[in-house]
Amino acid sequence: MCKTAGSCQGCLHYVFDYETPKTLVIPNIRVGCVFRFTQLLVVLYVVGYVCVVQKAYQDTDSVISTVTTKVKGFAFTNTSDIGPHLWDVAEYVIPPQGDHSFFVLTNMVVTPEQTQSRCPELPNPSTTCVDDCDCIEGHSDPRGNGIQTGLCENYSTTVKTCEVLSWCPHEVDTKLRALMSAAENFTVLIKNSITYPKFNVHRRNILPHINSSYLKMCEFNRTSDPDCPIFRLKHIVAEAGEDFQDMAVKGGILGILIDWSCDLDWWAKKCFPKYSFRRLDNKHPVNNVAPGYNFRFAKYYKKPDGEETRMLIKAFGIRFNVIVFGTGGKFAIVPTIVNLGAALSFLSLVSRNIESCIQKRNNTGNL
Ligand SMILES: Nc1ncnc2c1ncn2[C@@H]1O[C@H](COP(=O)(O)OP(=O)(O)OP(=O)(O)O)[C@@H](O)[C@H]1O
Repeated sequence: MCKTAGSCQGCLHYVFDYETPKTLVIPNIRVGCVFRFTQLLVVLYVVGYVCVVQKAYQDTDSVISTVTTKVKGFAFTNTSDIGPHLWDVAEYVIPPQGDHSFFVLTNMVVTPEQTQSRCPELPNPSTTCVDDCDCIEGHSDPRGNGIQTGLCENYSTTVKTCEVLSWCPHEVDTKLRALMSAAENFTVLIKNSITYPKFNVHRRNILPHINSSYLKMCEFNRTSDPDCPIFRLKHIVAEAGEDFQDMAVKGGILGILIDWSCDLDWWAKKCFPKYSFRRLDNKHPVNNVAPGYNFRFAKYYKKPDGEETRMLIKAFGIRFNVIVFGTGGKFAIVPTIVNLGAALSFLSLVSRNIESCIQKRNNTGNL
């Protein structure tokens, strides 16, 4: 009975007793210096890192963006396959409609005058044969050129291969050199519009001071003309640390990065895009197997006798990917209060920690 009454009283004290911290004045220069120094560190952290670097007083939003591109320039080639040929944008940009990713043809293997017929396969260990028994009618190898007819035919005077039903003659891509070396002087206009929906802020990379006559003659240069949205391809590749002619042979993927990280507060500087360039299909320095980027397409036409003929093009080139990213930040009261509260609690922690240190030292001294 007594026990229960005692514990009830204990509970009442626990709930209703008022507690207040006791202020302790320690007249000690060393302790005072440590206290002020730690306070200074906390203030520097809050002002320097939290406010200036992290801008923790801001609310943030991610960028939403749209990109269109337009390439211009001409190249002239004179090869045994297609003879003298002038290339303009309608031919070397594939597909012609430029969005955030566009491909510029820099090299090709052309196989003209292909018709649907029967011809011997290109020689390799799986296609060479001695007689018809080595070839299976109806068999097709995805790595080959067509469907076997079951016959073994002369590929050359010394080699026999299985005959296939396919587009003949077959493509031979052995020696490659950058055919369209003039592509390095092509230029690309990048139009990029962005929005920060939370703040209802809209911007574009064609800045307000740019007019049409300036756009007709400008070219991006990091130091002399950083606002111009027209880029020379050679310049892009060079800034990515690559050699254009080298990359043009086998192709590759290049990233055009547009950084729209912006401080949208009125006292901050204006919000401009920052361009940078990097190769995205990283070359392996030692094991450089299957390098670059290529694909095939064909141009179809009919001969006067009505036979369907095509020119097969194995296209090598550089695909440019425009990647837009960034975060916008603007002053907001909620993150400001939250971070200010955290900073103040840090300051109170400093004095508490010093107090408990001193108490521990005193206790050990007493012992
Ligand atoms: N790749 C590029 N290199 C250099 N200038 C370019 C390029 N693309 C566009 N321009 C120029 O930038 C300006 C704006 O291009 P936009 O495509 O909006 O207009 P356009 O009149 O349809 O261009 P155009 O008919 O000359 O292709 C034009 O003066 C255009 O000639």
